[in-house]
Amino acid sequence: MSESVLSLQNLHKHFGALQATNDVSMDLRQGEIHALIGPNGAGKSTLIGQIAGNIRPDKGSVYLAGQEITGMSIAQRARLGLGRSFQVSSLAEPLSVMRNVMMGIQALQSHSFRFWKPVAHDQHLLEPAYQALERMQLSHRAWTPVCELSHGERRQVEVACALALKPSALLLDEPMAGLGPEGSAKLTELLEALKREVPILLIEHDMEAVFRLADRISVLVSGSVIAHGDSHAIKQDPRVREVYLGDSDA
Ligand SMILES: Nc1ncnc2c1ncn2[C@@H]1O[C@H](COP(=O)(O)OP(=O)(O)OP(=O)(O)O)[C@@H](O)[C@H]1O
Repeated sequence: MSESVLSLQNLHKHFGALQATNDVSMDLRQGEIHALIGPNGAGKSTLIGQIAGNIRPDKGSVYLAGQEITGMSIAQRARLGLGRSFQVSSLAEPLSVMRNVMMGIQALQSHSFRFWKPVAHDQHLLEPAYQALERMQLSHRAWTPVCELSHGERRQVEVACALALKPSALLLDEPMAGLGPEGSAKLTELLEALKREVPILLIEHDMEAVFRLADRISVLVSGSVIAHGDSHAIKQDPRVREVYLGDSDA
């Protein structure tokens, strides 16, 4: 079995009387895509928040590459190699693709003098940004303003922003949201190739993409993992068919 890069151990989180995360344990291994699926309100965002650092668990632990990160800030986790993309785009529309990616790297660097240096001339930012754009097949759009990109290309930029920080694990929160079949197929192809370099925890409602991409799938319902396995096992699981996929076409 490959090495675990990210490990969640017995995470609990409640909001008042609601148990949004109920004793969740799972891991992300080198070279894989592990998809987390579940119906609306299942607790996926709450779980992602506990991994990323914007939600503090009531109980339980999160480890990245063997190091406990449960009490760390979002920035500390990012510096240690936790990359993420967001459900809602945070790109600066009038700025070029390259500037957006470079600013993402710059935001994590602690040397304040860098803020006085023109971002476009900083090799420390330019090289990793360019590499990340190449990885997402977007280097030809490097100097195009984000506002001129298609929706699918914006999603590729968002993943490039996370990749430019050279993460050891990547959290992708609904990367296919709002994409048409073409954009979704393109991103699926890119992510399939990317997992060999960085393992991906994928939160996604597009089941076609999930079944194509995921090596393992965990199904979250009412804050608990009710099933875990590969695509075939998840499609066959009677609990999943009943509560999530619908009994007729799972
Ligand atoms: N800050 C909060 N305060 C109170 N309740 C919350 C809070 N955040 C989430 N919840 C509740 O926790 C439950 C899980 O929500 P969460 O957003 O994690 O689900 P989700 O699986 O991400 O849903 P979706 O697929 O719709 O994004 C929901 O019932 C939600 O209303």
